[in-house]
Amino acid sequence: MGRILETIGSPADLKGLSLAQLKELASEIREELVETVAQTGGHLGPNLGVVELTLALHTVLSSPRDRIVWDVGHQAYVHKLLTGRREQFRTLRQEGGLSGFTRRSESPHDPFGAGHASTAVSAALGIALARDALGERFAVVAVVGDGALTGGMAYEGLNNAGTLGTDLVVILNDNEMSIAPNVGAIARYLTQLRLAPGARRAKEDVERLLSQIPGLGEPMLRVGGRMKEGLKHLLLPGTLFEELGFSYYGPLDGHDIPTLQHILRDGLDHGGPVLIHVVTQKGRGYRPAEEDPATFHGLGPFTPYWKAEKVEPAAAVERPKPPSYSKVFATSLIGLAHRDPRVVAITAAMPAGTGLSAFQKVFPDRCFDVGIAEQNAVTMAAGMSTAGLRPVVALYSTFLQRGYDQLIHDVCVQNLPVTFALDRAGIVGDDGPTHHGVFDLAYMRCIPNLVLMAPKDGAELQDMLATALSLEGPAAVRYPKGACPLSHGQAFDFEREPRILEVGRSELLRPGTDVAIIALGAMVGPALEAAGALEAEGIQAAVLNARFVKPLDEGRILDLARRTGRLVTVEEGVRMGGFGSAVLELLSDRQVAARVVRLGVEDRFVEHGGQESLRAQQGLSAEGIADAARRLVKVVSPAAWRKGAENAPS
Ligand SMILES: Cc1ncc(C[n+]2csc(CCOP(=O)(O)OP(=O)(O)O)c2C)c(N)n1
Ligand SMILES: CC(=O)[C@@H](O)[C@H](O)COP(=O)(O)O
Ligand SMILES: [Mg+2]
Repeated sequence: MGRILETIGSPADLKGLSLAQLKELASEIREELVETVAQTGGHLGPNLGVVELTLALHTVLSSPRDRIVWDVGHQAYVHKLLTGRREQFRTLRQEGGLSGFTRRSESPHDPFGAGHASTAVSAALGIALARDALGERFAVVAVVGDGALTGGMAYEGLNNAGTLGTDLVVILNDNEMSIAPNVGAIARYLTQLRLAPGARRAKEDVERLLSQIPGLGEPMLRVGGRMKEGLKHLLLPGTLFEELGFSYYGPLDGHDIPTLQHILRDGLDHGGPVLIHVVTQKGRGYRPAEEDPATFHGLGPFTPYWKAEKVEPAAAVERPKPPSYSKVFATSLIGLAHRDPRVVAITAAMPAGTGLSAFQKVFPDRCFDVGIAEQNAVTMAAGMSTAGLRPVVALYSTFLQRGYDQLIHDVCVQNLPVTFALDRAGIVGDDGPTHHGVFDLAYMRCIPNLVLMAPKDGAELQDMLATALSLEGPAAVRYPKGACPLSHGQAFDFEREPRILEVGRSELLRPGTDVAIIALGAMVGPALEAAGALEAEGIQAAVLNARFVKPLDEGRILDLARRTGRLVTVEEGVRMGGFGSAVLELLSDRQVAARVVRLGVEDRFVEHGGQESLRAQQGLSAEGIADAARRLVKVVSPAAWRKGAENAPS
């Protein structure tokens, strides 16, 4: 760790540093970012880009009294390093360690937590209004990326702030990138602003000139402010932000600390809603990240190039590598789109993560990146489906939460044939509670008309996608982050012909008389493993691959309940209201008595950490499932059960 960085315990320690020292500190921070993220994985590029901006903010403001609200929060690593979290920094995104996002519980310097995009302006506005209402005095600054500015909520905040007129600084961190290159008309507009800094300066020069004309210019600029606005508009159109009621500064070089400090002080002195447009370079200072900002937006552990040695490729032991669910999804969709020209794909700023960049290459005109605009994605798909297309909306499960009303109101009420491909469903690991896709089963299974499925492996994902596209109403397929399970030694068959599944039909994978394990999606593999272990102990466990959460395979589930009297349901989602709840409701509605243990995510937010470890903590592992089934078979009294577990059989 760098010499100056070691001396920074809080932002106050920055105040006495000279510009030369701040520059030195910036390069020490960059080194620390690369060294740490190389070990932990994380959002490297966004943070390398905001080093100078963060230093400028913390040298001008007095955090935590002054509030800095980072949009998404994935670019707050530098802020963490400067606000008393330097010593824990290497625990970033590790279980029990620092979060990869801002969190109120982590530090008083994080006034607002995040993880999802486009919330900062609204949150900062709320903080500013509370300040005014309580008669307090402090600065409030929201830092919003150009990608986040594609999200509708950002405009709702700007629209509101611009009329309320309270003191609020919004810093627009424009690096021309979302995760992928930024999209949309606003991105194009920001490019125009960036390309015309001379013109904007000219406008300010005119004002200055006018103010110097004795007796004439000054009154012209003063008349209720209106004449000044009018004159300015004659010379140059106002920026969009000015029209929204903000004073606009920029575009500025976001790596020039003195300029940033100067303009930030100016903006704070100016008062009212102020927008400072800074231009930064994503990945700045680490060559591979500068050259490939999309890959370095967020990545797993890697070897920094200065440490990479030339290694001879290992003697080729050809072992098939399991593909990710995202890759299987995209490849299947390409196949289906070749056959059906009505099939189109929609992503909300996640072409790489969802796998859709592969689809985009094959069908550039049939792939739509709408920006961070999940609501638009869902309703646009609904519109497309009314006019003859078969849209597939590929979203991360957690981000569909943004489009919930659109899912109900625009798609399901009208029973429209829109397919939802929900990636990252279940526990995602190191991104933590804002990103785990654990709510979708509960929030979707209560919506009429929607068919809801989860595949046990890649082949079933292929089948479910084909099935969804064959339906005349809405369907969702949810699958986890990571690789598909592969039968030992077998390569995944991308060319396989997908089968249309019978809607609402499960798959009995293993018979058994003592207990039935009814597993969903990625939990089927561990359930089979558990049944194998139980057999060695003389317990015969049936395993049912549920396939459908909605409609449920009622006949089979009731049959297993009657035969065994003991059910274990397993799902990678919240227990409350999820798949297991559906099974319980079925038993209750049909008055079939059985002991049921539901394995799933408990009623608390799951922290960040390793995916497998977090799953195991919720009992979502072969051992956890076997343990639940074993105790259900062996323990007769619910009281005895309660002594050993929270999940007493009901
Ligand atoms: C609602 C929502 N959708 C998608 C994402 C995934 N996501 C995280 S960061 C990001 C890009 C943000 O771009 P920008 O705001 O410009 O920040 P930068 O990384 O460029 O600094 C996206 C799409 C998210 N966090 N929240
Ligand atoms: C910050 C954010 O929301 C994304 O960058 C997210 O971290 C991506 O997750 P994956 O790495 O699973 O694509
Ligand atoms: Mg950006």
